[in-house]
Amino acid sequence: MIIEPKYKGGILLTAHPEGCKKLVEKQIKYVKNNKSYNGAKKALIIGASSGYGLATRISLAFGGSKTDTIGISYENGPRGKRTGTAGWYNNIFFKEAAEKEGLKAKNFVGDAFSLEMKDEVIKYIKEEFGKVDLVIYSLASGRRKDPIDGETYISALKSTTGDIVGPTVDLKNDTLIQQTMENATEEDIKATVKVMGGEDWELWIKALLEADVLEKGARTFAYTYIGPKITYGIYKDGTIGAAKRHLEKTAKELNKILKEKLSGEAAVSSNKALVTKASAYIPIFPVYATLLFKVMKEKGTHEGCIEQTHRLFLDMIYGDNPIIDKEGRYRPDNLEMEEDVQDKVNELWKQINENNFKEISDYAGFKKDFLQLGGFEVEGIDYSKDIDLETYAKLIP
Ligand SMILES: NC(=O)c1ccc[n+]([C@@H]2O[C@H](COP(=O)([O-])OP(=O)(O)OC[C@H]3O[C@@H](n4cnc5c(N)ncnc54)[C@H](O)[C@@H]3O)[C@@H](O)[C@H]2O)c1
Repeated sequence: MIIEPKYKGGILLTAHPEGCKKLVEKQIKYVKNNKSYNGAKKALIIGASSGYGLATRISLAFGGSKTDTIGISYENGPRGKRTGTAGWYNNIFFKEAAEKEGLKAKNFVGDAFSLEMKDEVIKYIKEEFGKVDLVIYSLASGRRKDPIDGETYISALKSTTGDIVGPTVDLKNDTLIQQTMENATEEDIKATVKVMGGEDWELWIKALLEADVLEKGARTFAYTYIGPKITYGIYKDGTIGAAKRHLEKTAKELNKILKEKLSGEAAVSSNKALVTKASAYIPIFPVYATLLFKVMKEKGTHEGCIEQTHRLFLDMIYGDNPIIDKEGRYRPDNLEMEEDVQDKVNELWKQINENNFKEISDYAGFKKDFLQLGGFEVEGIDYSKDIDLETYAKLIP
């Protein structure tokens, strides 16, 4: 079958296995050609199949530490005419490359929020993998079934300060349109905190501690976004911001526990705004990203997932130059937050309209990143070639 990108709003519905493979290889090549660090021996990455989680796994395994990894994700393989998700293929190709170098790379595909998944992973660590010295929490999800009360919570990307009208990109028609981010109800806020807050991270760390599968000195990090003032309405002061505040509170609590029990550490890392499956879906956010990319590319400070994540581990988590703010958050987003960068973004934000957005923003770069989430627009791939999905369906992640 010929696989083409199909998308609805900010969601990509198809994935190209050969393109995904090439992009995983590209990330591996980037870290191999970069400076290395002495990092974790054995890591568990929750949300490992795309975006920041995948970049984390690649940096750890191929960036000099030769870390054995367990990756958890929620993805689908090809079935009938459905191509399967990009993360499904990323899992397969990461594992293939890691095993070629003699590393352990185990994939668990299923619901990380469930108690069953926690039990399965712990059993595997005990019986085959060995104690873990790093746990990364990089989940982004729209829903969560709470394993304790059995209720399913649906997160909402809404404002808490009244309806917000702003520009966004229509990726299908390559136009700039106006979008409204609605004001949240109390229910929306509660549900978003349930899904994207720290509750599940805490359940994971407590379960791992109780099962005695964390190494002495074990560290855990969860990813967050803070962003500049211009995005506060849609992010920091929105439902997602409420969830991230809960995540930060959880980090402080987990830090106390890990310090006391294992001389370990728990913290959040505030990462740069990038195009991922999760962020492309946030209303209005894409326009901020297109302007940010333009300014950072011109300044020469733009980073993608792998560059940002590798720097986080190399310089900060396992390096001598950590940037940690007064709240104890790691700040690899320092380059995004530079004053001159934000001044220019603000200036462009005032000017942007449907006639000039392709010139004054990096819309082309943003769209390419978006299509590459599904393995499209990758150099060297012949997209007119027939892909036999049956062959890919036989591969086990
Ligand atoms: N993209 C950005 O601009 C940005 C910036 C800063 C921080 N972050 C944060 O980084 C983290 C990761 O986000 P991302 O942007 O890399 O998103 P992503 O969509 O690329 O990755 C999300 C991961 O979570 C997994 N997942 C989702 N639901 C699951 C479930 N029920 N069980 C198991 N796995 C599940 C997916 O399979 C995938 O591996 C999030 O906390 C996000 O807020 C993102």
